[in-house]
Amino acid sequence: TPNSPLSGLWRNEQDSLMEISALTDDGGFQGEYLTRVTLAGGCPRVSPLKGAQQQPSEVASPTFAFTVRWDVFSNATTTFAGQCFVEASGREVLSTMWLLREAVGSLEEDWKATRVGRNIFTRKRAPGG
Ligand SMILES: O=C1C=CC(=NNc2ccccc2C(=O)O)C=C1
Repeated sequence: TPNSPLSGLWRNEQDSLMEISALTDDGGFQGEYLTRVTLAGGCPRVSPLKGAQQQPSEVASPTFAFTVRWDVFSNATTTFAGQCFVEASGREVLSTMWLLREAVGSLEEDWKATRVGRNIFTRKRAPGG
């Protein structure tokens, strides 16, 4: 929808796919994440995501954050925080950093449970789109 740069289908460098819904009035959104990454060697599955973004009607290049609850078997979640940029070419880019939290067996192992990284999403065009 024109009022929300995040709505639609996105792809990242790992070729995962993310479908974001239309925005609600308070900047909320939900969606589905089809990961190409599997920690436990499982098959790629769709995981739910929920997030919030600044209103594109109020700011250019809105910031956003969302959390993906991965498949229960990996007992992990990843939260992405980032900003939507439109390049001079018109290409839209979601530039994010993420925190991946995996379950560990005890508090003593908590120190190694969270990873951080950067991730870029670009809109996935339908063929000829
Ligand atoms: O079961 C699991 C657990 C973790 C996962 N992390 N994916 C990510 C973490 C950071 C950035 C991109 C991705 C991705 O899947 O594209 C995926 C499936």
